[in-house]
Amino acid sequence: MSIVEVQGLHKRYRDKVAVRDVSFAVERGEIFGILGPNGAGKTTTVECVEGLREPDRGTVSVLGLDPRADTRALREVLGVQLQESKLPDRITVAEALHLYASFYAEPADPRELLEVLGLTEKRDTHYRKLSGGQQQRLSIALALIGNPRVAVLDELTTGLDPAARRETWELIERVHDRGVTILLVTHLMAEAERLCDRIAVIDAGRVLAVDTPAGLVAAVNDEQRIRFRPSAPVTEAMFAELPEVRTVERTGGQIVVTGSGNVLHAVTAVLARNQIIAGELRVDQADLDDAFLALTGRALA
Ligand SMILES: Nc1ncnc2c1ncn2[C@@H]1O[C@H](COP(=O)(O)OP(=O)(O)OP(=O)(O)O)[C@@H](O)[C@H]1O
Repeated sequence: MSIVEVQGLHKRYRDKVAVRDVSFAVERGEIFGILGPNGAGKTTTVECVEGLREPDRGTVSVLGLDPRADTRALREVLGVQLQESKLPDRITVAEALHLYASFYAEPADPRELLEVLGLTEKRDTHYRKLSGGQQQRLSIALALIGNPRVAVLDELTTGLDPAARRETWELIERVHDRGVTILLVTHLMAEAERLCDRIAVIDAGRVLAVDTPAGLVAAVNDEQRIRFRPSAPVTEAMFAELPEVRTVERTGGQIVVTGSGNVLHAVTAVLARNQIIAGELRVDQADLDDAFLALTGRALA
């Protein structure tokens, strides 16, 4: 059984359709990403998973529970990190954790969570005195205090500087290593690529593809571009006959070869056989940005 199953989900706000026929399944132990631009319908989708919104059509199940009907049971298995969650200014880190722990039948040990999240030294600090990264870590701790089997993390690194963002990513990996299945909402390509086992690409309320990051890239473009400056003259014909090669171009002193599969190995083998050194060798491959562009017709800002 999948941990989270969303089938034919549809949600509109007045005359605005936010989510159109969205389906996906999150398997046990995955970090599953929902990737899309602002307004794509990501938050609406996970709010339906959390039972905070009622779908107009479609079904949602979390560990076999209906989020709208089984709210109590859902709270024990699903941890929610709300987008830009704000706490009272004067609550301390430890107080917030103990307060949230009191909502659950079998909460996690707050001390252990503080340790895992690197907040032990901040346990007596008021919420407003925490840095953005520390506040974010606390909100993750609060999502995990109920010992959930699944955690929903929505735009958790938005507004963080690059160092705090990387720290948060490491943290998510640590949480994941503890066996928590994670549903991660993001509009950041790098975040999805780094963390997610599989990604649902969503745009204008629709799921355009669900695959691993590598699978998404391979589906749109397997082409590689190799550039180098040969140490001795080469002819285009040397490469043109290789089955992996699609095009060979010469621009000034530089040779540019495009192709797929093991094209890099094929080209460097020819160069080695001719005792030519490839100076300034560079290989460009399609990445998730290219995949997103191909799927949606535009770049993710
Ligand atoms: N409560 C609401 N009332 C009316 N329209 C809404 C409401 N919430 C969201 N919308 C609209 O529905 C669409 C999807 O919004 P949603 O917040 O689900 O997208 P998102 O992908 O999470 O974007 P963001 O990252 O900006 O939160 C947007 O066009 C948004 O303006």
